[in-house]
Amino acid sequence: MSVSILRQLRAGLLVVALGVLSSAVMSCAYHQKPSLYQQLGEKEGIANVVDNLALLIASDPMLRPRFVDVDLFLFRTHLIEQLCKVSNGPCEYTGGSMKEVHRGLDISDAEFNRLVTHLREAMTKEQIPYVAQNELLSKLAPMHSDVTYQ
Ligand code: HEM
Repeated sequence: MSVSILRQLRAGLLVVALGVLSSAVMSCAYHQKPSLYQQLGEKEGIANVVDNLALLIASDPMLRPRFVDVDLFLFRTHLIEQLCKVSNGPCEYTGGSMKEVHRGLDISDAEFNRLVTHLREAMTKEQIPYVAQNELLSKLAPMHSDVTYQ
């Protein structure tokens, strides 16, 4: 085989290898894991979760009395913003700090756990994957000390 044919073969192999490599990189980009915000269904999915949660709270004798005098429209708006922000969505949270907002309410661990159970159910209803549910809840868990016994 002449040197020039060998060179052409080598060049051809290089082109094929680069093609395989670039398609592997492209397919990786296409199969990137969706972000938590995307898995929550973005703004619309989060709004649905918050609406489901509000219904569950409203039908729960343990939690309902807590929200009797609350401006539910504002609560909804702020909770949507907050869940959007903690899941790294494109939102600003315009509500008060968790410590300020829950100060004086003396919320117990049992109430906190009940709300978390409802939030999980609210997400399950929206068919949010279990792993994404855990990811969101793990971002809210550190708020426990600001929300309870304040
Ligand atoms: C991780 C758990 C919780 C999160 C992330 C959370 C988040 C929020 C947010 C974003 C607001 C609205 C803040 C504002 O409007 O400035 C709020 C208000 C409120 N939350 Fe929570 N909350 C949690 C747990 C609880 C629990 C367990 C209770 C009671 C059982 C509760 C009772 C209230 C009440 C009564 C308000 C209205 C306060 C007011 O407007 O004066 N929260 N919460």
